[in-house]
Amino acid sequence: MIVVKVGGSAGIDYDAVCTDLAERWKGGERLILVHGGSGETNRVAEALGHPPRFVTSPSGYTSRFTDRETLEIFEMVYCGKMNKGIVERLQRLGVNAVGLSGLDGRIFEGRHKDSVRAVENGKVKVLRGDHTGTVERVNTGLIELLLSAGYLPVLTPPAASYEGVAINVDGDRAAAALAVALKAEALLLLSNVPGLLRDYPDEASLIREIPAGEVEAYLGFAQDRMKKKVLGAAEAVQGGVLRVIFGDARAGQPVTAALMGAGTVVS
Ligand SMILES: Nc1ncnc2c1ncn2[C@@H]1O[C@H](COP(=O)(O)OP(=O)(O)OP(=O)(O)O)[C@@H](O)[C@H]1O
Repeated sequence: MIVVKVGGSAGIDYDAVCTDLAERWKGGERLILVHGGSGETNRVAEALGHPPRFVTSPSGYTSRFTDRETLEIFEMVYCGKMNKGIVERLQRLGVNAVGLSGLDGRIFEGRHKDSVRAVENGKVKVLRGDHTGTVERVNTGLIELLLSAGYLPVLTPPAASYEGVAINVDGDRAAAALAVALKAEALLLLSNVPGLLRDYPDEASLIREIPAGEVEAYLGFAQDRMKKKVLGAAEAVQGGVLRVIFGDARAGQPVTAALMGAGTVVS
């Protein structure tokens, strides 16, 4: 089993990702696709007059402040436009894909964090009304049902809180939790960069290999949102996933290239 997570930042070639996935799926490989949608969510939020607000925690992690209106815009884009766009591409390629959010069937479950600590103008503030959380539990029943019936699951945040409230969760860490729960042999985190860069944004500074036991030591190279990918990779390998690859989804055969070792390989 391979879990592929494709991001939602500008420049990602979804046709390339889906074509590559479809070929591998038809060749008999068992796959699950998880996707993001941050770039498009920012555009739609601006257009709807509710611009995105990103907050940075005292420990340096950046996240989207998700009030109820933001959550609804997030769902429109992630579960609507992005998810159905990917499912449609796969269907056109002859793959019977099914798109679901983590809320459906409680595939992704976690605790609802209603407040977030954020550094603003040098001061730590507590912001309330946040609909975020972290995936703590993956309920694989529905996924296994779909896979055994020949469907390719296409998953996206949000997740369900334990009280059944939709919560915005990080897609990379959700994919990592899924890979652990399904005992996947590989987790691919594909985005609009060649991999983890030692000196971002210099693409020539690609880090080729990271030993599984040393992932956290590489957190320092990742800025803002890349940190969550590195954290997700650490969680996946600690949970028994043999290989995590940060790969490039901008062109070519992103899945095949990553599985052949292009990008940053954590093992
Ligand atoms: N050291 C680094 N190496 C590579 N990219 C980095 C680094 N530091 C920061 N980045 C940034 O991290 C981004 C990838 O994270 P981001 O969460 O935006 O991607 P995504 O997975 O495509 O999006 P989504 O949240 O929609 O799933 C890159 O586009 C890059 O700008």
